[in-house]
Amino acid sequence: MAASPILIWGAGAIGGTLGAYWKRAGLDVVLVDQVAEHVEACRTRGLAITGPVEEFTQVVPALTPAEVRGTFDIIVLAVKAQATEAALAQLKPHLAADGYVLSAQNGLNELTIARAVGEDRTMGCFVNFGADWHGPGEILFGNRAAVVVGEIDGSIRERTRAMHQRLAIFEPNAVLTDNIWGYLWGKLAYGAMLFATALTNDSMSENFADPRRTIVFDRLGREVMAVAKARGVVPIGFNGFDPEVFAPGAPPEGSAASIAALAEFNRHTAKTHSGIWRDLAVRKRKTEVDPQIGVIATLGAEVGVATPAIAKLVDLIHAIEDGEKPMAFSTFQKLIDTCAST
Ligand SMILES: NC(=O)C1=CN([C@@H]2O[C@H](COP(=O)(O)OP(=O)(O)OC[C@H]3O[C@@H](n4cnc5c(N)ncnc54)[C@H](OP(=O)(O)O)[C@@H]3O)[C@@H](O)[C@H]2O)C=CC1
Ligand SMILES: CC(C)(CO)C(=O)C(=O)O
Repeated sequence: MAASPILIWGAGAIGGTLGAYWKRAGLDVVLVDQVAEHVEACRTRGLAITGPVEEFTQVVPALTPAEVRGTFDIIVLAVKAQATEAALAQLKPHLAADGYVLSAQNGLNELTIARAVGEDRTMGCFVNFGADWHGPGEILFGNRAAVVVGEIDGSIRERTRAMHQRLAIFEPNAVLTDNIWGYLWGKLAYGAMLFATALTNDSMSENFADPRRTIVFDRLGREVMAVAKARGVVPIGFNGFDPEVFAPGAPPEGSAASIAALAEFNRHTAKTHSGIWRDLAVRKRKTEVDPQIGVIATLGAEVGVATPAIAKLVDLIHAIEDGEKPMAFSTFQKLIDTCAST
């Protein structure tokens, strides 16, 4: 057990769910969030976790960033990727000299965190469970899924094992890995597909099950895996996503089976749409597209791998964010056209 409370910086869908489970299990946890009404709800009437996995309400100590005092051994970062740098600037003075930040986010945030606080004060994490923030003190926990922890240098230390045990309180099948980058790149490939599902209002499962869209999911998976392989990453699969079938030269039957498995996996969640869709359709705000997906094109260019489908997808998401294109199949069709012609 850490000597100081664990801070969870960003107490929305992911951070809030984790915090409620940890607090219920007796861990010393403090949530930090910039939404003052949410902070007030969590520390007074409690954080209500709803949905098919489990329903309970848990009071959790919570602060706004301005209220945080002192230093902490463990800070779990769970803001959207585009908020990472600003959150790091706020939390850095509160991180103990021998403490660390754990990224419970999508994308390669560990690179940004390591630049800000140092490689040794950064721990990697991959989360694939589904949750939605519904309002102050209200989170839908839609489905259980993979949770993985590992050091960014591949070592396994006492602190990594201790964090793995904490994560197992939340997800009994949590994995301790020496290849966290393999999981993070796998999620980047799946994440690119999730961005494509957000081009329409159809559910994730409906998207993956539509044969007209298979060409897009196949191409996105292959582009990300080609970049990963060229960068020496050995990607790892999870929850229906099989990286090997998207590897350069792999036959189409394998990727079709993995896309069907993703349709099946997502048929069983109360979180029917991705967080990206929720940002666009419900929250009406910008998505994580640049730090999460745009970065793949940049990393691909560095190793000579072209990523035309990724580039088109980024453009289409920007067009929706800017109100220039609808969330509709006509927008998805533009990506199909790019994949068919390149
Ligand atoms: N939701 C899901 O099912 C999954 C999400 N992820 C990933 O997890 C990460 C977190 O996503 P999610 O939990 O859904 O996001 P949410 O928007 O639900 O939660 C993030 C919270 O952090 C707050 N916040 C933003 N900046 C700061 C700051 N500087 N200091 C304190 N609080 C801040 C946000 O406030 P505000 O709303 O005002 O910005 C919000 O309340 C993302 O990278 C996402 O892609 C991964 C797997 C599944
Ligand atoms: C769909 C999900 C929950 C992964 O399973 C996700 O990562 C997201 O909503 O962005």
